[in-house]
Amino acid sequence: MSVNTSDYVIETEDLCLRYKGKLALNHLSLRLPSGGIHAFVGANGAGKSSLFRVLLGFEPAGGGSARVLGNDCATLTPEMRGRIGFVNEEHTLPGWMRVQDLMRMQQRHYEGAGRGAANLRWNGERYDEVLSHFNVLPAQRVGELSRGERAGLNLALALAQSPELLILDEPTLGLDVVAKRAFLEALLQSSIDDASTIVYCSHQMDEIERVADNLVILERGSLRYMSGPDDFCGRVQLWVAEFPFKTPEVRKLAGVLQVQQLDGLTHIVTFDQQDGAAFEARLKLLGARRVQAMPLGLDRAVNAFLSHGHAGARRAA
Ligand SMILES: Nc1ncnc2c1ncn2[C@@H]1O[C@H](COP(=O)(O)OP(=O)(O)OP(=O)(O)O)[C@@H](O)[C@H]1O
Repeated sequence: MSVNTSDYVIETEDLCLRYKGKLALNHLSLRLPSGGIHAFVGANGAGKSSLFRVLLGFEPAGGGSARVLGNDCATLTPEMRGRIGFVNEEHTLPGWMRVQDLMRMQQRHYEGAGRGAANLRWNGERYDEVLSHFNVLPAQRVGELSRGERAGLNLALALAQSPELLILDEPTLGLDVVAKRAFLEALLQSSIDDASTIVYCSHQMDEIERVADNLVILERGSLRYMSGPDDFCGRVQLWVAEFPFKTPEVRKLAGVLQVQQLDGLTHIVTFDQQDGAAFEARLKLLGARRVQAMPLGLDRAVNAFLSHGHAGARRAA
């Protein structure tokens, strides 16, 4: 049996993936420590799902390396795969099967595999607990379930595998607020109780703000930023300035991510503007009558960060 020698649950080095001339992963180097909930964000097409496909061994890397739980993703054995749970937005489960039969089939698979592999263990209590948040009857066919119920079943099946690593690709897409809350609670509980590492991608910052320990921002297939969400928000700041005459060109000032005109005021979002007093003085020198600094929530902070990248890409094109 292979031994996990890495301290990182996921480790990529110069990872590339190309689809018909399109670079989905661009020399991506990333190290995720084990434990906690890691949220991946990025614009559409940033490479989040592509990365997950390589990590799960569904797609071979076009260059560089990718390791998961200390093992090369290109050569994952069934036992290694059994240590990784995966939930995607489509919740692809066999529609013709009854919920109870699907559960028993998965349980048998895990208990059977567990005879040869001490790491695999079916957690029936967790399955019941997660599914209790959703109105699913054991005798129902999977195809009859609502989208949210299917998401709950998929999560219950994934968490009952007690995976060391759980990868979720936009799992809450289309869920109502109640189902979403139940889903996130189950995730948090599993991260605490099972010490699972959860890797999660979403465009919904309110969820990430609630559950994530680590924020990973991808941009055009590369790692753009990684830290705790609070640290990230602490580095992004909003400045509201009133320019009584013509608004000067502030976009080019160092650290400026985004400039917007709202209700006659200039909203400037900056990143890593260490010397706030100097920045304020600069704005005043440029003609600002009043300047006010304020913190930003994760949603607006990430939005400004990503739109800065978009603008840079457009300029480069
Ligand atoms: N099968 C494919 N064939 C060709 N191009 C692909 C394929 N799958 C993905 N791509 C391209 O690779 C890039 C990365 O796609 P990916 O699905 O990984 O992005 P994403 O970050 O998950 O996006 P989203 O947030 O929109 O789901 C995109 O430019 C996409 O068009």
